[in-house]
Amino acid sequence: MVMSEALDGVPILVLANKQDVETCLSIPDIKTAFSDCTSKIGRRDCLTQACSALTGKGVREGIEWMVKCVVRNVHRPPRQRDIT
Ligand SMILES: Nc1nc2c(ncn2[C@@H]2O[C@H](COP(=O)(O)OP(=O)(O)OP(=O)(O)O)[C@@H](O)[C@H]2O)c(=O)[nH]1
Repeated sequence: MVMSEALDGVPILVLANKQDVETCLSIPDIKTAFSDCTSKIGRRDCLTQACSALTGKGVREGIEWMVKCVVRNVHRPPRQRDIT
C-alpha cells in the first residue's frame, strides 16, 4: 500500500504506543524494525512518535506534526484520479 502511486509523498506517522510500559520497544528499535522498508517508503516526511494512550503523553505531538504536514501539503491536493 505504501508504494501506491496514489499515496506518493503522503507523510507517515508511526505512533509508538504503550511507551509507559517498562518492557516496550524503544524508538530506535522500532525504527530499526522498519529499516528494511526504507526503499518502499521512498521520499516522504516520516515520524516515529513515542506515545502512551494511557497517559496521553506524546499523542498531541504526533497529531500536531501531522497537522503541519497536511498544511505544508496544501499545494498538493489529491488528484482527481486518486479520489475513489
Ligand atoms: N499501559 C498501556 N496500556 C495501553 C495503552 N494503550 C492501550 N493499552 C491497553 O492495551 C490493551 C489493548 O488495547 P486495545 O485498544 O484493545 O488494542 P488492540 O489493538 O486490540 O491490542 P494491542 O495489540 O494490545 O494494542 C487495553 O487493555 C488497553 O487499555 C498504553 O498506551 N499504555
